[in-house]
Parts: sequence; structure tokens; C-alpha cells
Amino acid sequence: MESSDNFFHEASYLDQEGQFRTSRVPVVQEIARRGIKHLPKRFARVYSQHNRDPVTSFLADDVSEFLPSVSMANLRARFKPEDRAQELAKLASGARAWGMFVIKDHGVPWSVLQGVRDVVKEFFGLSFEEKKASVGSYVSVDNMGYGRNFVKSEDQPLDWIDRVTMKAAPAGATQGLHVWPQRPANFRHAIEQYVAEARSILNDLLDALAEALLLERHAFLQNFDPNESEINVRVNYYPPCPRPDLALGLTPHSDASALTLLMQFDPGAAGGLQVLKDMKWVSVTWPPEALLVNVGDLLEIMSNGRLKSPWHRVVTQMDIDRFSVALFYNPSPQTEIEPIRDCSSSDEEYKKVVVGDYLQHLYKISPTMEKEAINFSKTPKP
Ligand SMILES: O=C(O)CCC(=O)C(=O)O
Ligand SMILES: [Fe+2]
Repeated sequence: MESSDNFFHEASYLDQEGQFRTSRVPVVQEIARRGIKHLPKRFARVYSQHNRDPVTSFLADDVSEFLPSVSMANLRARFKPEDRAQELAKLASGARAWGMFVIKDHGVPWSVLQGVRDVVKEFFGLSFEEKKASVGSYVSVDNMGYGRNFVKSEDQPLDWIDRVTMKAAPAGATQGLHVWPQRPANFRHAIEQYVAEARSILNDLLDALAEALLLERHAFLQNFDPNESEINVRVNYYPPCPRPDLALGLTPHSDASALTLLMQFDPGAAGGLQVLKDMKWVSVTWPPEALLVNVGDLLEIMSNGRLKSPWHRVVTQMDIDRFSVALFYNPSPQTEIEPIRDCSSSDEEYKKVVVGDYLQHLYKISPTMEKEAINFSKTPKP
């Protein structure tokens, strides 16, 4: 009899003593395929009745809210200054209050979005061995490839997720490494078509966010060299889970990126993402034809804390599987980002950091119980 115990990803890490270790991470898709009723122990989170701290407790308050929705077309319409001003105001309030907002009228053709959906579903439709064989190795490139998580010990609760992560930009970033799934044959083409559209949206949003915060127009975008900036693509697959009350799809985190662009497929699978707002976990939903944007740590630093990267997580569902595709837009690792200074920012809370140093720090300490990596770029309060 075939057993899903034979399917695992290998995750390498340095343990607390600095020893190199490899953990065998069970492949969630294969466990779910068996239609099990019990959650394997390594995925269960311990929830204590006495834990009243909403940040670390597992339970969500039953709040569901619609995020502010911003029309990209209006943001781009320089010939309609009134519509634009209204949209900039919405953008500023969404970004400030939530660190997240939905964008509609984004101009990405439906066929491009469907193209991504089709190749992703086809990839995850392959057997485990086929998927593994289809994706090459990243060797020493961190946190990339098929199926790895932030796994740092044998005892940490594992996320109920399978994922594949790639570097889509800069051009040539993965030259010589065969890391794009080879199956389906058009996987890379479909994702790259989307990435090209996404880059123009992200660039326009960075300028619009600067304008909305009354900063110099390219205050943020100036950090993104068109030939050097990075776009990492993460395809997340959350299979149906037998115990949504005990397992999380994705551990709470903030994104390291400057901006993250998120798409999800299928209206039925809209539930899953939750954001911590006013110390409550709030479920966020958005229509499949729209995209979700969130602020990442690097933009929090650039904006000197005017914008905050939201702490978010993904919950699982019992009968539904869910896919999402996250694009992480970052300046090149060598870029030194400098927090915006103006007369109003008297307390120099954030300090300049080299992007690569920040990312390294974040990867080293993640996962953390609370938003912690950002302290790396803060000047200690006197
Ligand atoms: O699947 C989602 O909705 C969120 C994914 C996410 O937060 C991430 O990939 O960093
Ligand atoms: Fe995230």
C-alpha cells in the first residue's frame, strides 16, 4: 500500500547551536490526498484556554471586513485630477490603516490571470515525484524551490501548505540553475507574462503611495533599479485540512518585501488570509478578478514607519483547497535604503539598512511569535 509517509521535503537549517541540520517535512498534498481524519502531530498547534493574548492565540475573532478597494485605472488617470485625488486618498487610508488594500481595474488581462491559474493547477496536479523532478535545485539560494518552509526545528508546528518559490527578476538571476518547473511546459512563460504586468502596477503603486503620503514622487521607486530589482514568486497551495481548528496554512508573519501583490483563484476559495488589526485577527476577502497588495517590511523602513507591514497568517479549510500566488517586489540586495526624513519626523525611529542584510537577518530569525525582524532597522529608543 502506498503511504504518504514516503513523501517528504528536505529542509536544511542551522540549529540554535549553529549545527547544520536537515528536517524531513511531510508533503501536505500527499497527506491530504489520503483523505485522513486525524491531523498528524507535527502540524498541530497547542492552543491553551488560558492564552488570552490575541497575537499568539490560535482562535480568530469572527470578524470579516472588506478592505479598501482602489481603482488602478483612476490612480493612473492623470487627465482626471478629481478622480485621481479621490483614489489617492483611498489609497493612503487603506495603506495606513491596514497596510493592505485591494486593487481593481488593474488592467491585467483576464487571460493572463487565467494563464497563471492553469499552469499552477497543472503543476500541482502532477504526482509528487513528477513535481520534484520538474523543479531543479537552487543550491544555496535561500528559501527557494519546491516545498520548503521556514523549518528550524523538529518541534515547531508545521504549516499546512505546499509551495514552490522562484526568482522571476532580475533577468538572469537563476541562470545556470534549472529552477523553473519544466512541467507544464508553459509554466515559466505564463508566470513571466503576469510578472511583466505586475511590475508596472507595482511601480505605479510605489509612486502613488509616495504621492498619497505627500512625499517626493519617486521617493520609494528610486530604490528600484529596473535591471537589478527583484521579483520573487511564491505559489502557495493549501490542501483541505482535517482540523482547521488546530493547524495553520501559514504561520503569522510580515512580508520582508517592499510590496507584495497577491492573487487567489476560484471564488469558493476566497477564505484563508487573516490580518491582525487592532489586536484581532480579521479575515480578508477579495474578488478573484481583483488583486491584493500589502506593505512589506522594506517599505515600512523606507517610509520611516508611516506605513506598517501587516502581521498576517493563513487559516485552513476542511473541504476546500486554495491556491494563492504572491509576488514580492524588492530593491536589489545591495541597495541601501534610507528612511524618509522630513521636518515632521523628529524621532528618527528607523535607520538605513542594506536590503540583503535585512533579508538575511529576517530569514535567520524567522519564524518569530511577533513582528520582530523589523527591530533590526530601528534605532533603540533612549
Ligand atoms: O495565501 C495567502 O493569502 C497569503 C500568502 C502569504 O502571506 C505569503 O505568501 O507571504
Ligand atoms: Fe505573507
